[in-house]
Amino acid sequence: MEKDDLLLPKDFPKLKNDAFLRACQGQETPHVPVWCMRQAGRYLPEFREFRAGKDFFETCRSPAACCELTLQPLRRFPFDAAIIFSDILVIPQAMGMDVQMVAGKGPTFPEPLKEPEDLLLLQPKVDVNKELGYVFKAITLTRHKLEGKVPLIGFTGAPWTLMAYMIEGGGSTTHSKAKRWLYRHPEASHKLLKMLTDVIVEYLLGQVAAGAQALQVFESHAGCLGPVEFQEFSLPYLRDIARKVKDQLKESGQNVPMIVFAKDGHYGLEDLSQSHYEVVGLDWTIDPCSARERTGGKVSLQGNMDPCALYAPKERISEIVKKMLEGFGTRGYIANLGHGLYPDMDPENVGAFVEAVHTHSRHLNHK
Ligand SMILES: Cc1c2[nH]c(c1CCC(=O)O)Cc1[nH]c(c(CCC(=O)O)c1C)Cc1[nH]c(c(CCC(=O)O)c1C)Cc1[nH]c(c(C)c1CCC(=O)O)C2
Repeated sequence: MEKDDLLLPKDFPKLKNDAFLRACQGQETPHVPVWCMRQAGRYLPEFREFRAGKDFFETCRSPAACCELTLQPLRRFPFDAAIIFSDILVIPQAMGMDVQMVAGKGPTFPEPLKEPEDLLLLQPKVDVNKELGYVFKAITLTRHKLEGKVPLIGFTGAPWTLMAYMIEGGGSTTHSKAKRWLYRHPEASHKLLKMLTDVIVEYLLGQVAAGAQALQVFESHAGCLGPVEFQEFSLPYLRDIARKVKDQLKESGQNVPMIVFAKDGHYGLEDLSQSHYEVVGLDWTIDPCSARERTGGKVSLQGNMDPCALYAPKERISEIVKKMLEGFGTRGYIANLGHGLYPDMDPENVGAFVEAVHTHSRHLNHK
């Protein structure tokens, strides 16, 4: 056994930069904190080199590899938070489904769920420590190795997004197979969403016990639902997750900020701002000022520069960031992209984005 495997989730190094955690709680910060979705990813040559020839989910199962990949972007850029390298699809795996990462195609389930009877094939009670303990170990190790530089974010996929993958068997433009279940098998859909919610709650609590200092819930497929379906099949479960996680944490006197990111779900913005999450993440299709108005100062906001703006020259990135900061204001705000970084993006421009957030927000704070 390696020495690192013996690290326990206690005696973590003291946190040096708490700007991200303070912004989650709506408190003042010297600068606007910034991180990027998919900051550990293929746009970094060192990431491609490290991942070369290794299976994606094997990598996810190695705490040392996850730790290294999480730390890579922080060696280059002064991000204000780290997000643990893992994937949302480890949950369907823990429930007994086979998931492969196929190069050029993305995640693939050889045997997706087809009909409600298939729910019987899923593990009815998942022991998260046994099935997902490797993620917890990765979090504990990374929290130690971060040396208190910035806080560590844990994450999960939301029930509807995971359900969509489990039925589609991979990426999809229409999500028509998964949506077919919502219209044709609403009861079985709720049963599956409930099963996922139960695992997710335990999984997030395990991440906090292991050392996660904030939690993000990715509802990446909110956009293919309409407002009515969102109200029935997404929102109640998102609320349940936050409420249950918070209730449990409160019992042990802990307070860990939670972020909900429902991509393309702007119709749900008012509801999302009243769903027990401290932070609502936004994609780039919402204007900062109207997002503030619609959430009425109830929550902190995170987002939302179009990732493709990183293809612009650095001066233009700086202007776009300045406008975004003026729109959101510098309080209760975490700068990020409206979705993840793409593999062909130039790391230098990511650096320019981070620098522009820090510089312009310090300036705005002193006006
Ligand atoms: C939908 C989703 C997935 N995974 C995730 C989501 C939700 C966020 C979103 O909406 O994008 C979440 C995720 N996946 C990954 C992270 C790590 C942390 C980080 O953001 O840096 C996070 C937070 C690593 C990863 N997960 C994946 C990569 C790239 C593949 C690789 O490293 O080989 C990374 C860095 C693979 C993955 N995993 C998934 C997809 C669609 C892909 C891309 C497949 C492709 O483009 O070929 C499922």
